[in-house]
Amino acid sequence: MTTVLKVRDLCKTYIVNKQQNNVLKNISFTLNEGEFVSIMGPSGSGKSTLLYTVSGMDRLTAGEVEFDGISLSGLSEKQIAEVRLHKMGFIFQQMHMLKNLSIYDNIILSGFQALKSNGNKRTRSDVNGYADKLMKKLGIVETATHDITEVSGGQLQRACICRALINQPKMLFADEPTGALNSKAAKEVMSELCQINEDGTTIMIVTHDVKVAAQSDKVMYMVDGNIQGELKLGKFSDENGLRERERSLNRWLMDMGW
Ligand SMILES: Nc1ncnc2c1ncn2[C@@H]1O[C@H](COP(=O)(O)OP(=O)(O)OP(=O)(O)O)[C@@H](O)[C@H]1O
Repeated sequence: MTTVLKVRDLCKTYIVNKQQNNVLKNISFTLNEGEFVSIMGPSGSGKSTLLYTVSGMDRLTAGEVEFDGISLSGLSEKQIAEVRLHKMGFIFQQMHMLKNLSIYDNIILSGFQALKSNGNKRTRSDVNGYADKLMKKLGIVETATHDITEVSGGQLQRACICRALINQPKMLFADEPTGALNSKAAKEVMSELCQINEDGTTIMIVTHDVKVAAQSDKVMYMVDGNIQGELKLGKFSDENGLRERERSLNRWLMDMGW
């Protein structure tokens, strides 16, 4: 198995008003290619901070993060931005879609940005073709020319997934990908994420939703900046088996103090 993400003794400290807040405390774990992991835990336990530091969105205070064999701490901001652009996809809670661009233009933007990098083999028409393919796959072709305020929450989130996938990332990071969605849209988004994972993309998400986490391969439970436990659920394949997975996850979460 190939390791995609290796995290060793990761610490993150914020200093606010001269007060030191040790948000992540010596966290270590590895993720293999094709894994789908959910991070759960109480509010303020450090889940989003973990997601941001291991993905190079935020700097670590101590420790080491190795992504696809590259140590992120040894890279400059510009080099980290390149790694993010080419190898990582992001789905955020606040979506971060640009208001003055159509859905389609939002999706292709980072695809075109990546064309400027050295060694790039894609063309503009490759990016356009891939955007069309992704939008078709996620069922949002008809929204292409719409403004981001002219689509439903579920469509917007699916557009975010297309945008995150435009550069065919090795790994997808998502912070509450279904947080703002109704249950039907959440189900659609999760089914897309499972499909993307089945196609080989490694996924790490932060979620409070047991139904969402029950569809991942494993769940890591954070308390006060530490990973308190890990539950291996195995690959999710059968919608009928979801109830049972939810039940065992709920039992485990209760043991964890959820
Ligand atoms: N940019 C920042 N500057 C200072 N402190 C921060 C920053 N980001 C997060 N924190 C602090 O780090 C701690 C963990 O926050 P984080 O958002 O990682 O928790 P979380 O587990 O994701 O919470 P939630 O479930 O509520 O989203 C909190 O005490 C928060 O105030």
